[in-house]
Amino acid sequence: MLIGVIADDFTGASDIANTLARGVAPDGGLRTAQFAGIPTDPAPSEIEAGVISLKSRTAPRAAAVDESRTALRWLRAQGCRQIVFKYCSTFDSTPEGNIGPVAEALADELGATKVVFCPAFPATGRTVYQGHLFVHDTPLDRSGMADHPLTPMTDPDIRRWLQSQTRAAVGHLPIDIVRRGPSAIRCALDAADARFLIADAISEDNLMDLGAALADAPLITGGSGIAQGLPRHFIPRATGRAAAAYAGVTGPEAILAGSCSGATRAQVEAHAAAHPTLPIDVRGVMAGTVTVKSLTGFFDANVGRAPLAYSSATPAEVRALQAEFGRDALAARLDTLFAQTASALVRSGYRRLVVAGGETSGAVAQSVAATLKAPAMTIGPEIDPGIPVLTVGDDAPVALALKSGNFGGIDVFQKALRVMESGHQEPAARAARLAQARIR
Ligand SMILES: Nc1ncnc2c1ncn2[C@@H]1O[C@H](COP(=O)(O)OP(=O)(O)O)[C@@H](O)[C@H]1O
Ligand SMILES: O=C(O)[C@@H](O)C(=O)COP(=O)(O)O
Repeated sequence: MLIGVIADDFTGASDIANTLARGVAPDGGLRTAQFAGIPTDPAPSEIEAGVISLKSRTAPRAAAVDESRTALRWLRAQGCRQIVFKYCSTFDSTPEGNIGPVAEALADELGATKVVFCPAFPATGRTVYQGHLFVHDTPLDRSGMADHPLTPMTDPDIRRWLQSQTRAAVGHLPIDIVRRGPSAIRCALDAADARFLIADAISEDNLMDLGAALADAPLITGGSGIAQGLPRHFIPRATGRAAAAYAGVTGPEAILAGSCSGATRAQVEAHAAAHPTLPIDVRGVMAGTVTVKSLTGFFDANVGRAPLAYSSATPAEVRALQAEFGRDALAARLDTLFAQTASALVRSGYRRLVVAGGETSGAVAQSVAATLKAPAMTIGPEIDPGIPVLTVGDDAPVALALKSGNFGGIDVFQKALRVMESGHQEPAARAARLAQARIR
């Protein structure tokens, strides 16, 4: 294995696994596997990029640091020469949160003296300018992210946000340096007093230049965008460049949505206009009257019609429910419901699962991987930017789409089921991007 990624959630892991598997023309990508949690066995020898999916974004700090260190040790034991710590393109974390401490622990273990932080992902509208994070034309704190149920992002200045999480000095690599290209970036890094540097990036060219400047860096941190320029450093040594063949998966389907983002709520609403849809009564879940059986019964009655069950709710509803039941208890209960429902569906022969939401996807993917006793997922065609089809299991594989709450076009659920079946990427990435811009 040449490059290893530690991703702090599962949707983020599939996003960066997609980037590494695809690479950039004309080089192409690396043979990539996404792992549900930290594997215990060695990776198959043909894997060139290994992406470990953790559920550490919202975990207690000590647990996030411990798990990330263990993941690092496994990746190094597989031979990885470069490590990427992948977090969200909207820098999801709390002021006491995990990005700083995890990066510090990884940097210490790798002996990294300068570490770049760059969540920019221009294909989905995330850019970093003057150390501030934007979602399309809107500063992060006004993009809807301030209402996130677990990681409300209330400050667009990610230098300040990161500094609140770490003892390391946080500096800035401004756009006028990034624009001057790889050698200027390297000089600025060498000259910087700060150990951690937030890098501005407003275009894919900026990310490619950062990638080139960081070719020999032991540790890089960022969103999936920062990985675009990485496969080409390894291609001459890589054994294979093509994304794994994907044959298409047919069979019963279910869509589960736990994200409360504006994008997911709009996608749910659009899907509900033409498909069977079950709004999950969250108070019923907490009272034990809405159960796994309620959800599987709904799916079984609607197989073939792209059924969707969702807990997604408005910020006001989320606030009311959190006040009544407690934020963590609620999140844990919903994760468990989605996880158990997914494994019941897979056991009864469902073959296509689409999931919206990072925490929700983590719960579902872990339980599907455990049910199928298959921790490694392979990367198939891309549905919309940052959302690949994943396959789990060897005999009768299950196709999974783990959709970040904020990603995807307005028709992403239906499209995911179609692409899983056909195996063909649809030429609508541009249209999807436009839809994504509108629904925020
Ligand atoms: N109706 C609801 N009320 C309160 N919390 C909810 C509700 N529905 C989902 N949640 C919680 O909100 C969080 C959404 O996070 P996540 O799944 O990561 O989505 P995103 O990708 O938008 O970040 C989860 O922890 C989920 O359990
Ligand atoms: O970088 C991103 O935006 C995604 O890869 C990601 O991390 C998604 O997280 P959620 O929005 O919590 O699904």
